Formats: sequence, structure tokens, C-alpha cells
Amino acid sequence: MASRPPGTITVNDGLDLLAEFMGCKEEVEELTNKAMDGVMPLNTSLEERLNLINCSPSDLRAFLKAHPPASRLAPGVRELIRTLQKRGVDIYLISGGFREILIPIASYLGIPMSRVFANRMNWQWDDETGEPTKLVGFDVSQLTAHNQGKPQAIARIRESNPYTTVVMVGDGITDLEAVQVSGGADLFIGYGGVVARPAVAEQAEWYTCDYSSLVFALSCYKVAVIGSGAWACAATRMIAQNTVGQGETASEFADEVRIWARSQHEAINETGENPVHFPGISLGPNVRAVASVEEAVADADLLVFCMPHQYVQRVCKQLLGKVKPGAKAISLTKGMRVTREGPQLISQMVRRSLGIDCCVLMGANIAEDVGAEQVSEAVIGYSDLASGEVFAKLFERPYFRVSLLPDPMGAELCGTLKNIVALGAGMVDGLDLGPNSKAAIIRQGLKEMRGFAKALFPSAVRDDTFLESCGVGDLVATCIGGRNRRVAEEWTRAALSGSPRSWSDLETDLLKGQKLQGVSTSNEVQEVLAARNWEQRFPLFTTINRIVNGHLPPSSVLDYKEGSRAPLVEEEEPLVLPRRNGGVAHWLQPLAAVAAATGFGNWE
Ligand SMILES: NC(=O)C1=CN([C@@H]2O[C@H](COP(=O)(O)OP(=O)(O)OC[C@H]3O[C@@H](n4cnc5c(N)ncnc54)[C@H](O)[C@@H]3O)[C@@H](O)[C@H]2O)C=CC1
Ligand SMILES: O=C(CO)COP(=O)(O)O
Repeated sequence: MASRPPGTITVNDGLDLLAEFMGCKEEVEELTNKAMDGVMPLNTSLEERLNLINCSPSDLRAFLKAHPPASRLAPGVRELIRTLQKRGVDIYLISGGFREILIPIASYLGIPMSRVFANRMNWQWDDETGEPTKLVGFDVSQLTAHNQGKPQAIARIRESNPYTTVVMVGDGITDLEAVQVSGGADLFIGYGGVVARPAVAEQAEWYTCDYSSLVFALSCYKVAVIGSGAWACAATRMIAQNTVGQGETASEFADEVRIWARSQHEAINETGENPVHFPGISLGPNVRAVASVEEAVADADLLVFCMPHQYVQRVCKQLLGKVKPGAKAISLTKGMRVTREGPQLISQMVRRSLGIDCCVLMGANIAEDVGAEQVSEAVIGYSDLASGEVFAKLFERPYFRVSLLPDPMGAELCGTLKNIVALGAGMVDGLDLGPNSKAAIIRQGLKEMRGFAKALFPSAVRDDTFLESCGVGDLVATCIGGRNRRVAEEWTRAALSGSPRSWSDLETDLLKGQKLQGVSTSNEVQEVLAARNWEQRFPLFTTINRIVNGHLPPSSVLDYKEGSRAPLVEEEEPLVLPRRNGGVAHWLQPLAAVAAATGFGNWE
């Protein structure tokens, strides 16, 4: 399962310290080095080392007391392990050393005993006291007693844990073996901070003498934003504010934020802003735009999907096999796709096609207002809390308040469906009606948003979600100040004036390259309603869809009535309605022709 975090293996032996304690340091070190340099079989070296050490149980107790775990660890290893654990990475300890010496270390590092693979000492026992009396060798049946034991231990771990990536960290040849066998580790990091072994240094894919460099490199999530429209730019700006300067302080995020910009990458890199979609607002000195989406995601740990919904599938196909294993995604896109199997949310699409976890960020977030740092709220809908927490840190700003919500599907459907209701709100404005009528649309819209989301995912979607920023908050904001509202108002005015204009024409004219999501979403949702015979249960959605496609006049927007088919039945004859200026408009034919020409609802 690709969404599982990668496993990491680290090694700490401690046998040489016990030898020093027992007064045979040099001889034992020599035998350790022979095994670690690969010139003596591991089991022979272990046997000879134990013979030399020959400790009694009380020697062992005294040794453990004199050498508490903290004193036995190389500098930086605890911080490294803590950092990885915080990221949800499973840590194992695989060692040719002995459990008796290693268990206190494992518990100090928070590594469960079930994740310790090490050798066992064999003791002679006193029949009367039941106490161990004398060391008589070691258990040769343990995997770690032999060369190739470490890759075998990893293979065993992988059998019961479907990790995408396993990294081995160690200083000896037997550690390096972990990557040299199929089914072992994916990457070996050589450590030379205590003993530097040339053979290990030469063959390690990554070699370091300082664990703090690993803490730094491994703890820095690299962020890529996929999309460069208005909201993508506002989101990038927040992220960049949170990551700027972090590269120097070994903190959680890498300083640079990469943004995929199909066409404005040069302008973004030259001027620091997107002159087409988000003019006049600087994204941040640590933002770098790239023209290729593959380049944007290469090495990225956190992928922020923010593009008009109809393009996401094509981009996911392009990214197949290009995303770093273990990466996490978040979708800021509002929209859905309808396939033969039924509706598919954008986060589901990302999760299924790329095999990575995907949260969502939804809320009342008009891009320009967020760019101007006006207080805004959003929720992060998550299935995996650890991912949700990382993204909350990435986005949270004093002016951008993020809450975590364990209802990703409810949140995403809110963001998607409110775009349909916003079209209705725009029609109300185009009809020059006042707040009462708009409130009626908002109320009924919210009810249908909840009804639709719960009908699709009855056991997952929560009622409370609709009271969050992603629900009523976003609905109100978009019905007052969104692009869908604005274009629908102009579309209604044009229709009322007798010179109807197409949605795509108005989109080009008014949004200047930004994209309208509501019309295609209305068509997509209507496909679901029609396929499931739900049209009467969602009269506002259905009425808006009929208006959008020219089958009803915009003045019908308030004629929805639950349980009644009256406003929903398509008319046989064109409707003839009085025009506001006293003339007569033939609604059906010209608007149907306009709708056919829009192409909204077609996925790329
Ligand atoms: N603008 C806003 O205030 C907010 C938008 N959203 C949602 O975020 C998503 C992205 O919106 P924006 O960033 O505002 O984008 P936008 O509406 O400004 O559209 C421009 C974006 O579309 C991309 N694009 C245009 N043609 C394309 C093609 N053929 N293939 C691939 N990409 C293409 C452009 O490269 C650019 O990234 C949408 O789902 C929107 O509903 C969510 C909250 C606020
Ligand atoms: O989703 C939005 C605000 O949260 C923006 O909506 P519009 O696409 O209608 O502008």
C-alpha cells in the first residue's frame, strides 16, 4: 500500500563498549572491524568477541548502569529518530549486537521491542535460584547472527508491512548488504561518525559523518504547487511565507516552493508575481516557477493540487510514476468528475491514480482577499491525521485560520457544490432582486449540498461539516463575491437584454484566463442526479442546470419547489416571457444553442 510511510532502519551495536568495560577493547574492536569490513564471517566474529568479553550477569548489569542509553548514542541520532517518528516513519533497530545491550536503547528511542532485530546471548542457569550464572555463547538461529541476516530481517518486515520505501542506516558491510539483495532496503545511508569504513563510504548511495545533516535533509519537506491560477498563487504565497528562511534552521519545510506554471513561469521568476492570474501580488522570494509539471513534483514530499478541476485527470496521468514514494498530497481544487462508475472527487482521483494520501483544503477563500491578507478561514479535511497536521502547519498564517476536519469527502463536496448555488445567486443579482431572494437560494442551496453529499456518502459525511468554513462559510462568500456569481449575473443580464452571451465567451471576457467551475460542475452533478433518478430531490440544482443550458429562463431560478415537478419539466415549446424592458424574449432556443456551444462539462 503506497500510502504507508516509509520504514527506516538504524543500527547501534554497543558490543565494543561492553568490551571496553570488560577490559578487552582492542581485541574485540579488531574482530568487530573484521566482520564490518567483510573479511570475517559475522557469526565467527560474534563467537570470538563473546568469548573474549565473557561477562557475568552482574557485569552486564553494572555495564548497563554505568552506560545509560543517552551516553551510548552517537550525536544527533535521537533527534533524527524523533524527527522521523514525528513524520509517521516507522523505525526499526537491526543489529548484529545483543538484545541484552540494545533493549534499553530501543526503549529510550521509543522503538517498540517488536521492531528490534538483534542477537541473543545464551546463559547457563542455576537450577536452584533460576538466575543466569554464566555466558555460554549466543543463539545462532537469529537472522542477525549471520551475514545477509540484515536483508533477511528487512524482507521479513516487508512481508507484514507494505512499506513503499525502506532506508537502511548503518556503518558496516553487513548494513550495506541490506540494499544488495532483492527484497531488502531501497536505499543505504552510510554513517561514518564513529568508525569510517572506506568500503562502506564508497558503496553507500549517501554517506555522512554527522546525523544532524540527515535530520536536516530528511526533515525538510519539499513543497510543489501544481497550478498557477489565482487561488494557486494565493496559496503559494502563504506556503512561501511559512517556509522562507527555514532552509537555514533545519526546520520542517524546505525553503524553496516550486510552482508549476504552464505559461507564466518566466514572468513569475523574473517579476515574482503572476501577471496574468494574480497581478500586483508578490509570491515570495523563495518561489520558483517551472514549466514542466514533472520537474515541479520531482523530489517533492508535499504536493498541493490547485488547478481547474477539468485538467486534473490529465495532469495525474502525466505524473504517473513520477511522484516520490511516500509523498503526501492536498487538493485545493473545487470540482468533481463523473465516470461510468459514478462521481469521482478530485482527492479520490489523486489518491487512486498516484497511490498517495490526499487531504483537501476547502473554505471561504476568495483568492484576492487571501492575497491581501484579510482574515479567512479554511478546513483541512483528512483521512490521515498526520498528513492533515503537516498541511495545517504549511498553510496556517495569522490571517489564515485552519481547522482540521475528519470529513474530507464532506468538505470537498461542499467546495464543489457551492459553485452551482453561486450561479443561482448571480442570477438573482442579474434579475436585480434583493437579499431576501439571495438568502432563499443560499438556504435551499445549503440544504441540497448536504442532501447530495450525504446521499453519495451516507456513512462518511457529517452534518457539522456544513456549518464549517467549507460549508456555509464558502457558500456565503462565493454567493457574495465569487467569480461564478459574477459571470452568472452578467450572463443573466445579457439574456434579459435579448442579446444572450455564451458562458465561455463571458468567462474569457470577465475572468481573463481564470476558469469558471460552476457550469461544468452543474452539468456533472446533473448527470449523477439523472442517472440516479434524484432530480426531484434536488430541485434547485436541477432548476439551475436547466437555466444554465437554456431550457428555462433565468427568472425561474426561484421557482424551485421541493417535491414538485412543475418548474423542472422541460417545456415542449419555447417559453415566451415578458422582458424587463417591456419587450419579449424567446428563452429556450437561443439559450439552448448557446449552451451547446459552451462545451462546459467536457473533461480534458
Ligand atoms: N480563485 C479563487 O478565489 C478560488 C479558487 N478555488 C478553486 O481552485 C481551483 C483553481 O483555481 P485558480 O487557481 O483560481 O485557477 P484559475 O481559475 O485562475 O485558472 C487558471 C489556471 O488554469 C490553468 N489552466 C488553464 N488552462 C489549462 C489547461 N488547458 N490545462 C491545465 N491547466 C490549465 C492555468 O495554468 C492556471 O493555473 C479551482 O477548482 C477553483 O474552484 C478555490 C478557492 C478560491
Ligand atoms: O471558491 C471560491 C472561494 O472560496 C471562489 O469561488 P469562485 O470560483 O466562484 O470565485
